[in-house]
Amino acid sequence: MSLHIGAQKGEISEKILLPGDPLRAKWVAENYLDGAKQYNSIRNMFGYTGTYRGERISVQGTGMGLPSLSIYVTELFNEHGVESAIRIGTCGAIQEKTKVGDLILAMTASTDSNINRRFTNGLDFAPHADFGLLQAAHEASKKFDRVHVGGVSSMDYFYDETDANEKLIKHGVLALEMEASQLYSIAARKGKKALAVLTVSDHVITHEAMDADARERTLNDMVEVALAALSAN
Ligand SMILES: O=P(O)(O)O[C@H]1O[C@H](CO)[C@@H](O)[C@H]1O
Ligand SMILES: O=c1cc[nH]c(=O)[nH]1
Repeated sequence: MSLHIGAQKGEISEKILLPGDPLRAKWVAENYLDGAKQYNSIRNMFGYTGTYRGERISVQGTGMGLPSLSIYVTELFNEHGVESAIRIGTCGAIQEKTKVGDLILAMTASTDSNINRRFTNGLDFAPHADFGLLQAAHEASKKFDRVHVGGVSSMDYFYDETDANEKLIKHGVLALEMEASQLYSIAARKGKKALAVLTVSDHVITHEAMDADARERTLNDMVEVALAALSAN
């Protein structure tokens, strides 16, 4: 058991899915994992382990924002033996070509947060996905029409009132979310594998948003791709 995760030794698989929303963790456990057992309810940040096609897989909520994710991911890597972690999250598109309902495989995750510079003495570090997980996710996503592989940016602000988006659009960043950069950075420091598979839930520039049907269908696609990538690695 660690400070924020009430699992006993061995209760968490070395392969894990990481949604921001703890209720998405519950939904994944109920719909994708056989024999899922809940191992965490501290702060209602639910975590479960079950089997997917015969293999043990866990799913753990991480909360919103880089600091919250960093707490859960650090404990999972340091104290619960996790080796491969895939974030399954929503994001807001910022390019014309990224549409609501699309899937994004985040090859890199920039950030406006200062959180990494504490570890690098101010140097820039380029947080990136594990190539094996990315390749497997790309393979698994080929059956879906609208998939992008590229950079996202993990932002401190959800309601950003600055001109940051314009600069990110110019650099080809596909979408905004709030955690992947920290997942990739912690994984790099600890020699673990990480990836973020994201569903575009809204468009930050056009304000288009997903309806309930689309949300369910595309969240299913995202989970299917992430589970296939975890199984292959
Ligand atoms: O859907 P999740 O995984 O929570 O991810 C996105 O949604 C939240 C904001 O609404 C942030 O956590 C952002 O990264
Ligand atoms: O962080 C996020 C997540 C979804 N949509 C956004 O605009 N931002």
